Parts: sequence; C-alpha cells; structure tokens
Amino acid sequence: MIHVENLNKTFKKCIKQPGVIGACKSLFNPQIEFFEAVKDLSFEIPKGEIMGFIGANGAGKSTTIKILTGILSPTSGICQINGRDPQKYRVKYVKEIGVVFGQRTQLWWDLALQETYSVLKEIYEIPNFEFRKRMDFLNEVLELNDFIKDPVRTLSLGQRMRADIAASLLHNPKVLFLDEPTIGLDVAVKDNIRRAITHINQEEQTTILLTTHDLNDIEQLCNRIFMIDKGQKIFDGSVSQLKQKFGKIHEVTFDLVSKNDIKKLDYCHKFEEIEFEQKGTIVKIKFDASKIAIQDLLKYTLSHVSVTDITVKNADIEEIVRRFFRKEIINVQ
Ligand SMILES: Nc1ncnc2c1ncn2[C@@H]1O[C@H](COP(=O)(O)OP(=O)(O)OP(=O)(O)O)[C@@H](O)[C@H]1O
Repeated sequence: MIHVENLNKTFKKCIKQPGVIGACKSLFNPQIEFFEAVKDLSFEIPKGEIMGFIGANGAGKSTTIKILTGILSPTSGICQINGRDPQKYRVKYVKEIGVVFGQRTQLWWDLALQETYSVLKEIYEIPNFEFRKRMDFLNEVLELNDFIKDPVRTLSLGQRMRADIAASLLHNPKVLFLDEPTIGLDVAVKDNIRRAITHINQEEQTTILLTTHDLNDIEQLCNRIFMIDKGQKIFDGSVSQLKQKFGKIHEVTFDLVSKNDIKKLDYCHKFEEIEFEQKGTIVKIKFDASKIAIQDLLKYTLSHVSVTDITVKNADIEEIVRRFFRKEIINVQ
C-alpha cells in the first residue's frame, strides 16, 4: 500500500548573519547551506498494517509524512501510495488518505461538529446513503453522539481528537496518517482512542502510519516499528524483535533494611557498566544481562546487606528506545 524507495529530501537553508550589516550582506550575498532531512529511506507498508514511525525530535518524521501526503516533493527517490505518486495525483489522492495532526485540528472552530461533517461530505463527494452508514459506524466506534451537536470550540481535547479522527475517516480512506493522536490526553481517553484505532484497522483493513512519542501507543497498536535518526533508518522490525535484540537490560530493585547499608556495596568496582540510584532504602540497578549474570548481582548484594524486598523487571520498550535516542545502542542493523 505504501512504497518508499531511496527517498531523499534536502532543504536549502539561508544562513542569516546577525545585525543590520549582516542582514544587508545576507540580502546581497546570501550564504546557502544544504541540510539532508531524509536520507535514502526505503520501506514498504502492506495493506492493513499499523506501522509505528518513531524517532527523536528533528529525526525527519514530519518531513517524510509531508512527502507521503503530497505536501512536499522529495529531492529524489520514489514514493507511491496505492500505486500512485501523491504529488502528481493530489486531487484523486486526497480521497484515498486521511490525516490527523494531534497538535492541530482540521475541524471548523465555530461550526457544530455535525455541520463540519456535512461540509466534509460535500468536499469528498460522499453519497447520502454512504455518508449516513459511515456516520453510524464512526458514532459507534468513537462515541461522538454526546457532543456531535456542539460547536467544535467547546469540545474537550479528548472529544476534539475523536472528532478529528472521525473527520479523517469519513471518506473511508485506504491509508491513515496519525501524527501524535494521543498527545496531551489522559490515560482513559488515550485507551479509548487506541481501541477505536484498532477497531477501525481490523474492520476496514486501513493501513496506518502512526507517529508518536508515547511508547504505549506503539506497544498497544503497532505490528511494526520503523525507527529513524538523522533522516536514516536505524531499526525496522516488530516490537518483540526489538525487545529480543535489545531487551537485555534488566532492572533490579532492592529494599534495604538500612539505608546506610549502601556503603557496604561497591557495584561500580565489582561490575562493569552498571547504573544504580538510591532513594532512602530503595536501590534501583539497571544492567545489561548479556554482560552481568543476574545471579552474580543477587549473590553479591545478599552476601553484603540485608534486604526486605527484591523486584526484577525486564526493560520495557520505553527504556530501549530511550537508550537508542541517547545513542547508547548503536550499529543497530
Ligand atoms: N522547511 C524546512 N526548511 C529547512 N529545514 C527544515 C524544514 N523542515 C524541516 N527542516 C529540518 O529538517 C529536520 C527534520 O525535521 P522534521 O520536522 O521532519 O523532524 P521530526 O522528526 O518530525 O521532529 P519532531 O518530533 O520534533 O516533530 C530538522 O532539523 C528541521 O529543522
């Protein structure tokens, strides 16, 4: 459904010099720099897949999405959605995609929600019968009925997000781009929205490209993670592959009988590459299980101090991705 091959996007940046003289110089003799926001990116997303597209701030996610949605043209490379170039076939193409930007709304602020949908119905040329059927489906999945008669400006953030998702799905697009769909929402509303996205994906086989900084979105929604850094691919695989490959980070927490007992433990000399922190009697240790055997750590600790409780946890996806972005995990592919 989505085919991206050797995609590149280079921006031209005009470097402004400070002060009035600098501004005049820049005007007559502009200093140009080139910046590669997307570098040789290739991926395929088959029909019905939900792919999490993640990366640190400035990694090139929005630039890629803007190319995929036809807003920007690539410097080079191929980008096809359902066999079409989004740039060349923009008018036809908009009917095949839905886009939600969590930070912005596509709804009309002063119109009642249902009037907004009526306007979109005309824009997308949806026949009456299909529109009614579609509205019934979206009402049910996204629970719009409680606020469908209210003006958009009075909606809460969670209601507005559900309304925006419905607007992007009104014309039953084959591909949905979701950019931070759960940003700023409380846990219950996030859950609600994730359930709706899963339902829509399963019912309609909608292909979804999801950008998020919330890793619970990834764990609960995505079959696949595509991670980029400085415009380039650094990982492409399933959540479980990511965990299998890098999930060797364990976290052990000891509750000491006395907080002063920490002085009896010299983890840094005894073990390589170990991270630990102490808060009162609680000592939290993070280590790479491929370098340190957990039984050695337990044996060492228990032979030096008395503890009242021990918990052992595998690294969650958040910890793995955090390490990626802190550049602690390199040479991924
Ligand atoms: N129009 C532009 N002109 C020049 N540089 C740009 C332009 N748009 C984006 N960039 C640069 O390209 C890089 C990638 O930006 P992009 O917005 O794609 O990142 P992102 O991964 O979406 O980040 P975030 O998570 O913060 O939204 C950034 O360094 C940004 O400054």
